[in-house]
Amino acid sequence: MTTSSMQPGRKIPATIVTGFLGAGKTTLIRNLLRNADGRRIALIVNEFGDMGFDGSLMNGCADPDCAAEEVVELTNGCICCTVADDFLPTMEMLLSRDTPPEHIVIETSGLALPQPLVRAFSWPSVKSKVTVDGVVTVLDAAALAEGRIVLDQAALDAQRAADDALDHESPVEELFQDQLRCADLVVLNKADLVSAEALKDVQEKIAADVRPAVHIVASEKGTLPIEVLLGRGSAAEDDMASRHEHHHHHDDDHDHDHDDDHDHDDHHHDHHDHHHHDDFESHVLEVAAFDSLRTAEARVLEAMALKGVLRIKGAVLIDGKAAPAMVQAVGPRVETWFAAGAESAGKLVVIGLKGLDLEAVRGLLGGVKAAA
Ligand SMILES: Nc1nc2c(ncn2[C@@H]2O[C@H](COP(=O)(O)OP(=O)(O)OP(=O)(O)O)[C@@H](O)[C@H]2O)c(=O)[nH]1
Repeated sequence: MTTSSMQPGRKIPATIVTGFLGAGKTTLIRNLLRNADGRRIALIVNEFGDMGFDGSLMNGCADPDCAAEEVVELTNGCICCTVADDFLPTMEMLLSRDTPPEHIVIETSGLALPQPLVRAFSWPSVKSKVTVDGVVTVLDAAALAEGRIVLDQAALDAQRAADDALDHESPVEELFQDQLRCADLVVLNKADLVSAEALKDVQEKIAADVRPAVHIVASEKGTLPIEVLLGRGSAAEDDMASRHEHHHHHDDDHDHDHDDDHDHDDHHHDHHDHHHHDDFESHVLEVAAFDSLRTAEARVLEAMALKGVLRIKGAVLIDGKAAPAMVQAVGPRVETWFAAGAESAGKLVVIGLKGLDLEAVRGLLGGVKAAA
């Protein structure tokens, strides 16, 4: 049926897919779209401070089974910081269509907080027409099993005990917990990379951080039945109190009031200001051709090992090869494959903690920083 979304009084469900850098959000969404079974799904994609790589991967995949009616990329910055400028107009545009989508899927940047985005669904122009169907938080089970995203709890406790200031978690840890706390469904992805015991272990640790009755499901490559991902009917926008997030305050902002005072960051319009994401930085490097795929992989792996580097992705040129090689690096894993027709070959996006050693990254990847 394609008319369900137009029944009077029925709101269009929107699923928010969140999760840390490289957890597998894009992979999960591609799988979902392939199994959409004729549903008209609109996809809104947001990336952190780069050139919208995932959007171009989505569009460029030319997958005949891809069911996305429409892919909209938000490019003004992080979705949770540009709600008013970018996200709401996009939603209004989608909703004003003669045939509005039946379902909306929103992929947030790996560094976005879901809470400000969910709150945006309470804005009058959106609230009457759309409801949050569910917040799906995708986790990298392999990274978690290695203790890469949740800092070692003992180290954290020691650090906290050593100082009475409360604000001691790393930005990565805080984001991670906020993404978990907001979840209606947690997907423990990359299950293929960990043993059953390790998976169970991670699952038990995560269970302490999610709200009651939130399901945690394992997946490989985000392959889950569409019925599991969509149709949860959580109406998260009406339930923000239980999804409370950390206060991401800055030195000049010690406002410890509750949610309602705290979310008006949306009204800062400085394009260079990543608000809660001041702790992270992202660079687009223009890189020269590598002599072989093997060299490219080795260099990227070395760059990933540099302090503060969290994610590298893009497309590079290889001597003697017509097709560019796609590069996807998360933690100690680098994936590469040749992809004819890939856009923006010769560029890598590097995302990491503020202060990462860009010179060292450039040294390894041979990159020249692309003009902004
Ligand atoms: N082994 C394995 N690799 C996976 C799985 N899911 C995703 N990957 C790989 O992990 C990398 C990151 O996947 P993406 O889907 O791009 O992750 P993302 O969360 O969209 O990444 P960002 O947009 O950078 O935050 C890619 O190289 C994927 O192929 C999985 O279940 N198993």
